[in-house]
Amino acid sequence: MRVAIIGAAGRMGKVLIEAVDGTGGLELGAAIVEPASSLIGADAGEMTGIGKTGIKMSGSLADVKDDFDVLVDFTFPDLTLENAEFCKANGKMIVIGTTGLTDAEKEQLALAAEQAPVVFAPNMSVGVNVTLNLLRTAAAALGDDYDVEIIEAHHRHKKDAPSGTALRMGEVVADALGRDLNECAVYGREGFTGERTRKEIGFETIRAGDVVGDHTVMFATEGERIEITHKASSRMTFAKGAMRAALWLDGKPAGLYDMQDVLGLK
Ligand SMILES: NC(=O)C1=CN([C@@H]2O[C@H](COP(=O)(O)OP(=O)(O)OC[C@H]3O[C@@H](n4cnc5c(N)ncnc54)[C@H](OP(=O)(O)O)[C@@H]3O)[C@@H](O)[C@H]2O)C=CC1
Ligand SMILES: O=C(O)C1=N[C@H](C(=O)O)C[C@H](O)C1
Repeated sequence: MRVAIIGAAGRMGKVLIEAVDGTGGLELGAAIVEPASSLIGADAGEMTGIGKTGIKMSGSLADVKDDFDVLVDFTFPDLTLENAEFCKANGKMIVIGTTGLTDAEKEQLALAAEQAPVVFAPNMSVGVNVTLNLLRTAAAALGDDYDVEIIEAHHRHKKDAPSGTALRMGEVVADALGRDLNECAVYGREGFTGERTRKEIGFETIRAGDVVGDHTVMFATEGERIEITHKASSRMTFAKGAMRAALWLDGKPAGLYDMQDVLGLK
């Protein structure tokens, strides 16, 4: 299967190129960078440090249309939606790791997925996806007696908050507790907030240095608390998950899938 990486010069893009190189059954077909990038024409492998791949970086997805079967997209919401439309129109599969999409943008993506096979997940690591199942079990067993707080930390360059993973964790916990996250989420408290309401789910965000991605969900009541934590120490964990998703998509009908589908965790 030939893979195209868009956002190839980004933090994830570079690691994704390395991951394609190390995955049997996948080969790099194209690498796309920002249209004004000085890297256009440079070898994708040489940019990442894995050596010459023979794939020259392009500034346009349309220009490499015939060079790939599956697009891997870890970029930003507007571009991801454009790319999903492109994949729909051109019979391509797409793996999407981009976070920060609004509900309306997610609906737009779901529409595109009616005509293209799409894996869309805010976190492609096996560890986080197993953690989601642990959270579902913990929340269902602990019930409303335990306050839920979600704390996440990421590097100083991250643009969206809370992280897509933190929000997904909140959705899973809310669902297990019979709540709607849109109604019970409280983001970054400040000032004279009054006492905590029993059913709120709080989110706290840290942005600092080079943190790859830490997530903790705290369940606390009188007398005890449980903290379930996942810490990513390398972006390669996300990239390997994206490769699994690309291989898994081969031959799948159009539809919107997530990493729980890919990993058989549903
Ligand atoms: N699902 C998961 O497992 C994970 C998801 N993510 C998500 O992935 C996304 C990207 O993260 P990260 O790699 O850190 O971000 P970066 O900003 O490092 O990467 C995005 C890249 O896209 C490039 N770009 C901008 N416009 C275009 C264009 N038109 N065509 C091609 N490339 C373009 C940017 O170039 P320039 O900088 O020159 O504008 C940049 O290099 C985020 O939403 C993040 O939350 C991250 C890690 C794991
Ligand atoms: O931007 C990042 O870096 C990450 N983003 C994802 C998110 O928003 O959840 C996943 C990971 O934690 C790294």
